[in-house]
This record gives sequence, structure tokens and C-alpha cells, in this order.
Amino acid sequence: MEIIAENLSKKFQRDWIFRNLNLRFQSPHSYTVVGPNGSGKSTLLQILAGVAAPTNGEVLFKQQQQTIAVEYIYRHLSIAAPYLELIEEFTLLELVKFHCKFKPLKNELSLEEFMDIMKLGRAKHKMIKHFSSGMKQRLKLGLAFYAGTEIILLDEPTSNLDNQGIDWYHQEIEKNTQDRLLILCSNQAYEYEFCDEVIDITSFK
Ligand SMILES: Nc1ncnc2c1ncn2[C@@H]1O[C@H](COP(=O)(O)OP(=O)(O)OP(=O)(O)O)[C@@H](O)[C@H]1O
Repeated sequence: MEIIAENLSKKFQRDWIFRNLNLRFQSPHSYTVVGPNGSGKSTLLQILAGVAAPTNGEVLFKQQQQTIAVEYIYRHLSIAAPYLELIEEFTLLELVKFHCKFKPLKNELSLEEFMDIMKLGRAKHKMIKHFSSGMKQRLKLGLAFYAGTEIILLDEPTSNLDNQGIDWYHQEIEKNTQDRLLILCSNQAYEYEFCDEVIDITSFK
């Protein structure tokens, strides 16, 4: 799987967030986009996910030389980000079942096994709105790691995680990303030091 950004530029009102960005992201590699607050990392990630449009340029998605149309790319990727909402009125079990209708769990994991991996087994019948922020973050990451998609996009992956949660994140990265395309947005070196390539978005101003 490959994501190719060609001459990508994004402007909000009169402000150019980035300009003429040319990048190639290939599996099975891992990439991190770094830059200070407000530099455009999340904006770029949303464009790479096909959920936001660039002002100029384009994003191409390729699988074994075949181009995948942007409207179908959601089938091939998982994304976990602070601005993506979970369905708060569902219990954990309801939410996982619902999610699996669209993106089945990889390796034929059972729902019970999956909830235990996220260390949320005891919260099976708890409503998501009663989850702590760290529990919600483990759930978002778990859904991204264990969907059988070729691409994983993570924005600020350890936000709200305690030290144990951060250790868990590193273990799950090790287990789940070796044969996939991983793109992270981060400002924290410990979140991305394992990545193959670090891209500084400020070089595209
Ligand atoms: N929908 C929008 N309308 C107008 N401006 C926006 C919009 N979304 C983002 N911006 C602006 O674009 C810039 C880049 O925002 P973005 O969230 O991509 O940065 P970031 O690097 O991810 O920041 P952070 O590290 O704080 O998460 C900011 O100045 C932000 O205010």
C-alpha cells in the first residue's frame, strides 16, 4: 500500500498551512509528522485519510500499482485521533460489535479477547460516556490496531495515557504495525522514536 502526496497545499481563509508538499508513504514503513502546535499536522493527516480536501494538489492511494479511489480508501485505513468521537451512548460491547460490522477484527480475534487486550474486559457493559479519558484512548488505539486494515493513522497517540498505557502502546505498536503502513502525528519523541522516517511539516511553509 502506498500514499502519494503530490504538490499538496492547504489554505484556511488567507493562511497557507503548508505548501507544495511532495511525499511518498509506503508499507511496511512508519512515518511521523512533527511540528509545533498549529503547524498543520492534523490537517495533513485528515487529507491523507481522505476526509479533508487539499486546496491544491492531490493524494493518490495505490495498492500493487492499482489506484484506489478516495471514496473507498476508508476501507483500507484505521484512524485514531483526539478529535474523532466515540459513540458515547453505546456500551463497550455494543460499540465494538458495531465497529466490527464495518471493520472486522484481524486474526479472527473474539470480542472478549479484543476487550482483554485493551485491558477493558471489566468495562464490557459500561457506557462509553462513563469511560475515563485514558480508557477512551486505549479503545481508540485498540480499534485502529486490531482492524484488519493496511494503513494505520494515529494523531497524538498517547494523549491521556498513563505510564502503563504508554508501555501498552509501545507493545501494541510492536505487535501490530510491522507489516502495515503507519503514519503518526506527534510532538513527543517517545511516541515515535521507532519510526523509519520523521517529516518536519514546517519545511513545507
Ligand atoms: N477548519 C478550520 N478552519 C480554519 N482554520 C483551521 C481549521 N482547522 C485547522 N485550522 C488551522 O490550521 C492550523 C493547523 O491546525 P492543525 O490542527 O492541523 O495543527 P497541528 O499541527 O495538528 O496542531 P496541534 O499540535 O496543536 O494538534 C491552525 O492554525 C488551525 O487553527
